[in-house]
Amino acid sequence: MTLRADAVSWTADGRLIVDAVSLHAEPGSTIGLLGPNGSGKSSLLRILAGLRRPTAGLVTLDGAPLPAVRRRDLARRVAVVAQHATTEVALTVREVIALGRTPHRRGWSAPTADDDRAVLDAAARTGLTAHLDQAWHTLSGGERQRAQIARALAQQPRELLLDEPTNHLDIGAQLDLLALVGALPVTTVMALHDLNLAAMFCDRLVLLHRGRAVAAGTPAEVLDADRIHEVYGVRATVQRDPSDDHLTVRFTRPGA
Ligand SMILES: Nc1ncnc2c1ncn2[C@@H]1O[C@H](COP(=O)(O)OP(=O)(O)OP(=O)(O)O)[C@@H](O)[C@H]1O
Repeated sequence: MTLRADAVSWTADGRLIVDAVSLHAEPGSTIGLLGPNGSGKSSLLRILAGLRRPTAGLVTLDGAPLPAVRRRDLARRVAVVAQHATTEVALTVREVIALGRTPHRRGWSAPTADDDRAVLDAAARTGLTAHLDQAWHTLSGGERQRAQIARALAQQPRELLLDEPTNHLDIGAQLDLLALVGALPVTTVMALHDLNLAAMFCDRLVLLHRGRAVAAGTPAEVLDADRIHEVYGVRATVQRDPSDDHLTVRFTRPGA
């Protein structure tokens, strides 16, 4: 058992943003959260991270309700990369990645050899070794995104929550990042917009529409042409390559 949401709802300004969504993440699996803009993906991720308290329903980590999990334990276990992660202060890439070690360190003690190793390893995995001493604010959009992922990896979490992690990345970097995430021995829940990448890298998908989970299951179960039309308002054909079972979604140009 790992992270689990049971019928969680969240209301803001009198509006139901997340509507009775359940999500069971098997250990080590990669779950993709899909849905149009404003469908509640980021809000659900924040609830799973314990950053927002659901107005109804329950999130548990290994069976323990999130409010009962010690903040420090939660911070060690669950890493979060928000959609527009930024840092206000002037930090180097090394320092940004090292922030991921904070929950593992005691007070103001100096970093240990384990901390340094985790930072170097996270930089190497995300291709940032050559940038370690560069000022974070001078990085390109894609490099910043990778630095935030590296911070999350340095945390050595067991659960990883990513909000559109492929934002700003070129196609090669998107594929590399999703392959890296898929190969990590962690449970990942990530919001994605690209249905083809979701089909390629996620074990299971949850499709949100106006806050509700309208479908959940394997990519083949969730990515259905009629459902895509219903939720996104676009016509598509979904094909399965018999050689590797790979699903591709091909969109029809509007008006065609
Ligand atoms: N704190 C808040 N107060 C009021 N409304 C909010 C709040 N947070 C989110 N919302 C609203 O909830 C809805 C869902 O937002 P959310 O960011 O979860 O969607 P999303 O699926 O992640 O969207 P996107 O794909 O555009 O990032 C939006 O209509 C948003 O305006």
